[in-house]
Amino acid sequence: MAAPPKPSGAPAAKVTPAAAPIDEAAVRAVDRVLAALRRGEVVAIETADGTVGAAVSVESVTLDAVERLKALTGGTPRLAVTRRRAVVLGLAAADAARPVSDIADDQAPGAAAEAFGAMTLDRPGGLTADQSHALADPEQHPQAQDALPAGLSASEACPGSREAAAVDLARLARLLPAAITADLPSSPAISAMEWAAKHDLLLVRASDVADYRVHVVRTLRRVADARVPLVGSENTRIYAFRPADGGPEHLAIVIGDPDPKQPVLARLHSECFTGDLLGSLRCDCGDQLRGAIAEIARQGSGVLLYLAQEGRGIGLVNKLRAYRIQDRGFDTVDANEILGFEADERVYLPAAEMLRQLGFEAVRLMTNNPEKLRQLARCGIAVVERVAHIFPANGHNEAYLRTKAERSGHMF
Ligand SMILES: Nc1nc2c(ncn2[C@@H]2O[C@H](COP(=O)(O)OP(=O)(O)OP(=O)(O)O)[C@@H](O)[C@H]2O)c(=O)[nH]1
Ligand SMILES: [Zn+2]
Repeated sequence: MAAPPKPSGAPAAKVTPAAAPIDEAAVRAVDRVLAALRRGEVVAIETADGTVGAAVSVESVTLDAVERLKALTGGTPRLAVTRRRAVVLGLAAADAARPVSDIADDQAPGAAAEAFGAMTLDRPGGLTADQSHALADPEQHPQAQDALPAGLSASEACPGSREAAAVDLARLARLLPAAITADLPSSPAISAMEWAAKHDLLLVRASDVADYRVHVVRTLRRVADARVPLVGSENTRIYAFRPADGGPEHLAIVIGDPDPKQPVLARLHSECFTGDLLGSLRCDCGDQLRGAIAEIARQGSGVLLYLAQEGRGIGLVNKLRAYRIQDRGFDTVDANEILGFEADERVYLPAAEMLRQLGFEAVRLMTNNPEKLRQLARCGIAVVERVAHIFPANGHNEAYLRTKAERSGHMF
């Protein structure tokens, strides 16, 4: 079996779960705001300097929402997008964005916002709802970069800023990663909390948004398990692990009785509703899922982690948007980036945490993806061997598999 490729560059820094206790109130505040943004509501964001402003996701922005932002704050509406989207619009340099997978390296809470990188787009008099849609939504205006509004300017949205927090909230809410924000021109005589309460807005601190992802991915609680005989693998138990934010559970499918003292045969499988459940021919996930269960059973024992990271972490709705962009001739990497996402937004701390809680410290990893090998090792799990996990193309997924090989380094 192939030995894992040596990770390129500096030796991987090990990441161990943060000792920092979870700030329950902060997680709760972020959760509430995520739900409000998904409902299309305006929310309030306070920054470390105590100033407060309002934001609404670009998916929900309407003429009324922009008028409400103006009326509430007295400020002019600006658009906050990811650096990746700004690059697509020709408004930022590509080399400045840090790959998302570096998040796991950074012990400092708040790394998430910095790793993603956000930009503020503005013009004299502010941006209208239509202009914001056209700039942020590739469906609205496929060639937005050719028709930028006059007077448009782009500036760095520093980590901890309202704009960086608004973009990260949209991303966490699995919406298009962009938001309209507006600041109060001067600090109100009342506190941010009083201002938000006065206008019946849910309030969140930008610092809590930055810390949220780092905290939540690190705290999983095993909540249930059951014996579930599978076709071809009757000695199987499924364990469910719930993250601190109460979000979707990740699952561990333990086949046979793997010995924790030996490197366990393991598959990290990211959820793919279309491939895993519907038998989509656009990817190889369904084959990889069923193939992993069969191979682990054939070898006697092992574990398949089924990770709630649909669409390489961008969610099913955004993956469908990415498919529509691919139908216009772009590949799976470009499609993510045109939406404003990184090519791959997954983090592997949940997988490492589940393996540790199940007693496994070393794995023989079934994957073709060098990034998975690298990231799992960085999260403190010893990857002693790579086990190739290749399935034949099916007449529909050649381009997808070719892109993964040519642009994401997959070893086929
Ligand atoms: N954004 C996006 N996600 C996709 C696309 N096709 C498949 N996916 C997602 O990609 C992920 C595939 O994950 P895996 O098969 O576990 O891993 P991998 O990165 O392909 O590497 P392997 O371990 O070698 O399989 C799933 O979350 C799918 O939903 C696509 O075109 N766009
Ligand atoms: Zn898939």
